[in-house]
Amino acid sequence: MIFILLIVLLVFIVYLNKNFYLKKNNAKYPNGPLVLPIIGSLYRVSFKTPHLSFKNLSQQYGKIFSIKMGCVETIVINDISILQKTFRDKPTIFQQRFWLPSFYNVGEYRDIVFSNGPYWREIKSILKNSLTKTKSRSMEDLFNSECSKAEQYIMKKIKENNNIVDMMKTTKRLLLNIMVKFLFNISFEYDDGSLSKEIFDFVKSYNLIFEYLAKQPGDFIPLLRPFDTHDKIAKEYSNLLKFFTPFIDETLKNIDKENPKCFLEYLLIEIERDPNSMIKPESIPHICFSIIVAGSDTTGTTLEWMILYLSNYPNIQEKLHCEINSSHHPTLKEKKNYPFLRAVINETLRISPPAPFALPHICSEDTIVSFNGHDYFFPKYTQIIPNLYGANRNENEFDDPNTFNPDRHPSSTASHVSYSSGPRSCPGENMADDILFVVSTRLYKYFKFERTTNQLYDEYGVLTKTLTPKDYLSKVTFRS
Ligand code: HEM
Repeated sequence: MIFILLIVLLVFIVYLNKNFYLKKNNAKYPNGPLVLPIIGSLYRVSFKTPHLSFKNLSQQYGKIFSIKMGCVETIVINDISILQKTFRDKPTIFQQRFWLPSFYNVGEYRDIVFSNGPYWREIKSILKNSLTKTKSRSMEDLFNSECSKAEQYIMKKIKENNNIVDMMKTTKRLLLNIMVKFLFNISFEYDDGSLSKEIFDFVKSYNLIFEYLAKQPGDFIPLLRPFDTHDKIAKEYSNLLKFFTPFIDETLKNIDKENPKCFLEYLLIEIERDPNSMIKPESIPHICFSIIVAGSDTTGTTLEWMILYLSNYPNIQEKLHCEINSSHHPTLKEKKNYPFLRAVINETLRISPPAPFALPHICSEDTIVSFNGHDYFFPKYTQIIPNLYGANRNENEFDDPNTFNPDRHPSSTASHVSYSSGPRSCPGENMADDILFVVSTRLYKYFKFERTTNQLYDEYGVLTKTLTPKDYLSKVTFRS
């Protein structure tokens, strides 16, 4: 009897392992680890560091491999060229978001990040238009004024705390302020302003939502759905939306239709102008939330990583300081005159992409992806994970990929895919690059950042909402 059961189980396991038999024309379903009943190949994925698991699996199974995550058929892409070719050459097939059941609780698919179809196209195009290069450039004043507030805060902390400053907290706050100003034209003070409690509650709910989202076993294993806590996500999310209500009301009252001063005014004008618009007033808080989430933590984390690497490698920090330390302050128009700063930004984004595996896409039709003489079969409804971390650290593409080395970027071409690729790629890329440029030209001109210990700061980080450094403090000195 046991023998028969074992045979049945074995047959079942072979049946589950698509890579043994699934083909279309001559294209083969990508290889991957053994699939077990119920859990699939989840036994090969660390939930704390999935990006590292994917990277290790790609060394075993190739740049494109398959992995069944519980009940979800998944293909992971771990190479810059394959990723760009796949997402750009077949834009319509790969542009939809893969929906895990828990995603609905954040935005009800009315935001930008998780929505799909014509609604997503409409809102993404409005955001992109409001962020065209020229408009983003006109935000230079906004970035400079928020940055000068951050500098005053750093100076205050230098005096109060004997030069020891929590730069992680400071950059988080700076980016939250920039994004709120961009969305609502509202500015926050750093210390004890009347809005501090609201911001504190907002950040608390926002962190909790992401903690809960990471712990929904039913997303992958339907048998475990009773252990999901969607109600907690929904409750925190509705708390969080309250943060936006006063700003939205204020903007509605003072809207200047001829001369929109912030994204929300621009959005309201666009909706009113188009009688067929699919965006309803109830969707506005969801849209605002997704832009804040997508824009602030990613860009803030990149600044945190940059300070960490430049504290670990003081020679690189000095070389950067020399490039930007002139009496004339660099402006965005002069970006190309600062190749080393751009190389430092690109290298930081390459080695520590804030969104290490972006967000899942879905393959919406059976299709074949050809690369380097191999044809890979991507079946309809497969989840597609772009492993940006693995692609950016690919040994075949970069010498010594785990070492922070800005000199590897000799030209202005960005050699990383940290903003992903194709129609679903980051619409905030230019804005983020401009913020990183403006903030860095100021921080590394006026301040010197050092470690508070003799040991190098940890360069692996932890995965929370983004791939972020482990907490560190900085010794900050004002360069007179
Ligand atoms: C260093 C900074 C940033 C990085 C590394 C980054 C990276 C990314 C990545 C990897 C995605 C997912 C792409 C995909 O699914 O394939 C994304 C999506 C997105 N990002 Fe960014 N981002 C950054 C800054 C920003 C900023 C400043 C904004 C604000 C305007 C923004 C707005 C968005 C939005 C709205 C999406 C969703 C796009 C969609 O689903 O179609 N991001 N970003």
